[in-house]
Amino acid sequence: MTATEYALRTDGLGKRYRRTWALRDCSLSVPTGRVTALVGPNGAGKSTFLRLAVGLLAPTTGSVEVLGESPATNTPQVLSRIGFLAQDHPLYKHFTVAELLRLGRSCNLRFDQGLAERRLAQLEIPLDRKAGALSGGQQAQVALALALAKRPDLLVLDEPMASLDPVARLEFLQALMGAVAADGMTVLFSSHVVPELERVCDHLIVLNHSRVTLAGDIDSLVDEHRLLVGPRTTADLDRAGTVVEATHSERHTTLLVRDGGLPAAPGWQSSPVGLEDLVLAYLRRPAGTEVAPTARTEVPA
Ligand SMILES: Nc1ncnc2c1ncn2[C@@H]1O[C@H](COP(=O)(O)OP(=O)(O)OP(=O)(O)O)[C@@H](O)[C@H]1O
Repeated sequence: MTATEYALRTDGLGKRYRRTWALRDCSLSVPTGRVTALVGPNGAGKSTFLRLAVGLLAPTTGSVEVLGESPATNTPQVLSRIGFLAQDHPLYKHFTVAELLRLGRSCNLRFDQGLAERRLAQLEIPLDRKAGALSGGQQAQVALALALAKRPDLLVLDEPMASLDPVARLEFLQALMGAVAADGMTVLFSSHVVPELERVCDHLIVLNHSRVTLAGDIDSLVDEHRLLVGPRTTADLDRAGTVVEATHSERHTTLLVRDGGLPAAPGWQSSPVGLEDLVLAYLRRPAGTEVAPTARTEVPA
């Protein structure tokens, strides 16, 4: 991959807070011009990863490169190309929306005030209203309008929809996707909610227990995995690929496998797996278990 093909690249990236590793051995690339979802349970290390990516934290190990430079250099040139929306989209609650726009313009090299005003007018959010008097969904939209007005090349959002109801979530996602389609920027956002991701993302990173357990293009990842159902077994199976997860009922064994064909043993059937089931299987894996391909596969009991 060349420097222009990825917006963000990490190599052996790790962050430790005292004795707690929040992120370990993270080596991956986020492709340019795509929407990447960062998924993981509470405490998986998502915020840590995003804060390292925008230069708000310094790595304990390894390196991170954003748009060809280290975000830790904090030069105005790099920072003006990165938009960051922190968890719970913090705004100065005593400022009116108009004052927030003025602040955005004075702090950013290339701030498109007209763009922000047009977005807010479409959403019927009054400029003279104090941020603290807006609903949670409106505050999220104001924060998004401020971030988009920077016209960033990379927009990083930390659980932007966590506090929004389903209607506000949909409006937020539509606003985001509209902006991506218009500007072609790279978006990286963290989320707990897997079902929404397939509609809006083309790339996925799964973090669990402070480590990356799955990363890649969503279409390829879905294609590479299969659900195999056959007679109950805990024996080794030929051609079953790498078992990500095995579940057993009284009579059947169900395997979620990566890069695997049907086992040679009789009575097995193969079917595609949906993105949500795929992600959940990786999230259910215990800490310290790597998914490494093998030709002959032991089926966990
Ligand atoms: N400032 C800090 N000091 C000490 N430990 C921290 C600090 N920030 C995060 N951690 C720890 O690092 C780990 C990862 O936290 P992080 O906030 O990155 O997870 P997360 O995936 O964003 O979680 P959530 O979904 O709950 O926001 C957790 O164990 C957390 O307790």
